[in-house]
Amino acid sequence: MNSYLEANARERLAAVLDAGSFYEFLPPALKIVSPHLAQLDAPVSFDDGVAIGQGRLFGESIYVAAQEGGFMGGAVGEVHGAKLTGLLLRAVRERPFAVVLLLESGGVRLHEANAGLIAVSEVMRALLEVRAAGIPVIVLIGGSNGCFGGMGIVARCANAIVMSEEGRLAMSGPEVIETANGVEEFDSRDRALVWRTTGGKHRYLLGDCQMLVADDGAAFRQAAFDLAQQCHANAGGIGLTLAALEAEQQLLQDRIDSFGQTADPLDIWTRLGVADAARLPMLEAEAFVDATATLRLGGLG
Ligand SMILES: CCC(=O)SCCNC(=O)CCNC(=O)[C@H](O)C(C)(C)COP(=O)(O)OP(=O)(O)OC[C@H]1O[C@@H](n2cnc3c(N)ncnc32)[C@H](O)[C@@H]1OP(=O)(O)O
Repeated sequence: MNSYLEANARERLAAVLDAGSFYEFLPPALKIVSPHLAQLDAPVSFDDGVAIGQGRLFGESIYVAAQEGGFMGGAVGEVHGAKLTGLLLRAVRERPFAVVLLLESGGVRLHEANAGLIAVSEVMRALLEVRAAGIPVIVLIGGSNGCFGGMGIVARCANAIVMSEEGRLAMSGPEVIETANGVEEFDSRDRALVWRTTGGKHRYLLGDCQMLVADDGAAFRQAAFDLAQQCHANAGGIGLTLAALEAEQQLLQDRIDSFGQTADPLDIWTRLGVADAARLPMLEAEAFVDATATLRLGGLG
């Protein structure tokens, strides 16, 4: 087993794609760096924290991006965002089998403020154009920084999300919530609570992610392929329809109605019908899915 959590962006690409098939667009040798970080005298990275390109997945041609959590938590600046947007718009033209995004990000790069915000909104728009062109977008989340802020929204714009238990998906980070709303609202030092709330298992049960896998590059690879195939076979289509949006909205409303007063995910799991919810964090991914697959909310995006 190759830990996806412990791998860096390029190691993850190697684990997910067919061996030796990755061809990088705008590689680090071109040294396309953030102009904002340079102005702030902050360290830059020659790929601005994201590798983009094309490769093969079980023989199928795909477009792919991997964010590097080791550089500013994978946060999105102007260049980083422009690389993602360029990849997505090129996919609309070249029509690969799928676009697979290996996301690990603290969201908008705080150093780049408005430029980062605009960049993320452009990524969202481009992602929806890919879907509208009939190309599935699959997101993989299993890095230690999780997928937060604007990139959390980007992830939920995709057709499907694959997570490991170790992956996290949310809008505001734990410390941001605690700072804004107080420790009584959310104690960011309670790591078990943080993972129960934002981690892959909870996201799977709530319908925010469609597949939960072990922390293993090969498991992410297989899941990305299976979900892309399912999207192509899905009679509902890949593009975002009004009916799909309304169903998503209804899912959110139902969640607030059913669980809005609960204080801990354990209470939600119990209300979903999970027997002995406290044992769920201890289960391996496969056993967890066996125990909960019929109880979870949601479907394909
Ligand atoms: C739509 C608008 C937006 O997107 S605004 C941004 C909203 N984002 C958030 O609320 C998440 C902010 N970040 C966090 O909560 C945490 O850093 C997360 C991502 C949960 C990771 O936590 P943890 O595993 O404890 O690592 P850490 O906090 O030490 O972070 C690792 C390094 O990454 C950096 N980082 C993270 N997020 C950003 C960001 N948005 N902009 C710039 N840098 C970011 C951290 O500063 C940290 O850097 P360093 O290693 O201390 O140099």
